[in-house]
Amino acid sequence: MDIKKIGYLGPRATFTAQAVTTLFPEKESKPLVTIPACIDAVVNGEVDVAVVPIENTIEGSVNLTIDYLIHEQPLKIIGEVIIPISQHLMVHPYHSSNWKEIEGVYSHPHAIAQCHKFLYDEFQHTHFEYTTSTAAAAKYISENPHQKFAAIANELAAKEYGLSIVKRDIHDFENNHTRFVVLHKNFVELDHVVKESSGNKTTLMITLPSDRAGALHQVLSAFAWRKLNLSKIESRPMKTGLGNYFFLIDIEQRMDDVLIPSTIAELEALECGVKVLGSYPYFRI
Ligand SMILES: O=C(O)C(=O)C[C@]1(C(=O)O)C=C[C@@H](O)C=C1
Repeated sequence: MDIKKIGYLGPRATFTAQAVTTLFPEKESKPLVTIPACIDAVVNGEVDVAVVPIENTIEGSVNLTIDYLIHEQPLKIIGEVIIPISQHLMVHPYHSSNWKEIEGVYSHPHAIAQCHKFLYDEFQHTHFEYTTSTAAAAKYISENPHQKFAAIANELAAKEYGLSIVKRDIHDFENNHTRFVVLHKNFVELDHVVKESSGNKTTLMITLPSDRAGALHQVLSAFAWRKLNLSKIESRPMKTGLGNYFFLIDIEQRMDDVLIPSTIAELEALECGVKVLGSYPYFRI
């Protein structure tokens, strides 16, 4: 499948932009303001695919991505890229000598959450402002040099927006990675990527029959006795009433002719709803 244009959570120099250049270094890309805008841009044909964050080691799922895909625009996952995340504190060069006196910290909610301990220890009396991305925070700080504010963002953003990094690697846990998904209208093969894939996954959305004792146990058994290795299971609200949840399950292999189709048939026989969200290669950087 020929990808010409990629939409991503912008502005320039977000972590999502890094994910895009890692996987598609030579493709044209378009920064968009929010995750829903990236997904809508694929639906409207403005871009061929979107790359958006879906999960972080420290903070967990990016709920906006999951919910928008499930409830609003059912795009397919055609690939995944996992990149290391280093969060840095940066200020306008005017404030690099007195950065400890900053009065506000701007960043994406996920980035602020990844640095929670650091912020609690160092800036307990500072207020936090959420932005649409880490790079949006860096851009805001560069455009407001007289305010004593800092941004949490990556090295690329510091360069792009002319900020000084005053404290490096402020994320609370060392092993910090984010998974990004590549979304397309259809189930298509992701080819012409520069990296060798690290493996394959299939993602299913499963709903349980209501009020059935042991239903989740039965679902998991269907995978277990076929020795299908699951790399993730997560529940999210259906948004239809308290206690109504769906499950997202990642299987560590591609859709095949036998094992996954027979699991789906077994789950449907148990009156579960099953939807395939994608079967795709992943790339660990
Ligand atoms: O703000 C960015 O730079 C993003 O790409 C978004 C995002 C996220 O939503 O999790 C991506 C990676 C980091 O975990 C922090 C923020």
